[in-house]
Amino acid sequence: CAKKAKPHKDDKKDLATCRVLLAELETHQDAWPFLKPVDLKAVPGYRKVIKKPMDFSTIREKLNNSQQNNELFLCTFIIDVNLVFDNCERFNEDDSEIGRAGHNMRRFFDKRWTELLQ
Ligand SMILES: Cn1cc(C(=O)NCCN)ccc1=O
Repeated sequence: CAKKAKPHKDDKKDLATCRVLLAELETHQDAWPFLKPVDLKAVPGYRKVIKKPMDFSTIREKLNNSQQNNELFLCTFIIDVNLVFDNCERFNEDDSEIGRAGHNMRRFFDKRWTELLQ
């Protein structure tokens, strides 16, 4: 995704920008299904259907452990956030509470990351 993203000049601030963007995701009113890992014991079928679970708290952990000098962190961040929304679409009906929350969050993310990172 580094290639796809317009090579914008100042990638020094990208880690800080990812943290800002993640904070906006976490405080969004529709973020509640995505804040913590899905409880694999409480949600029947989730473990079988979703091969790579992801959630905002896990992304925050990964960001906290990532080094600015490892330039892959930006791609990893974008891929992980999209994984949250792709998992949600796979497991939930579009016309459901969680399904709608996922679509709303993806729309919000796409807009904000374009504004902040491209
Ligand atoms: C993202 N997602 C979340 C849940 C869930 O139950 N989250 C707990 C909310 N308190 C179930 C399915 C799913 O795809």
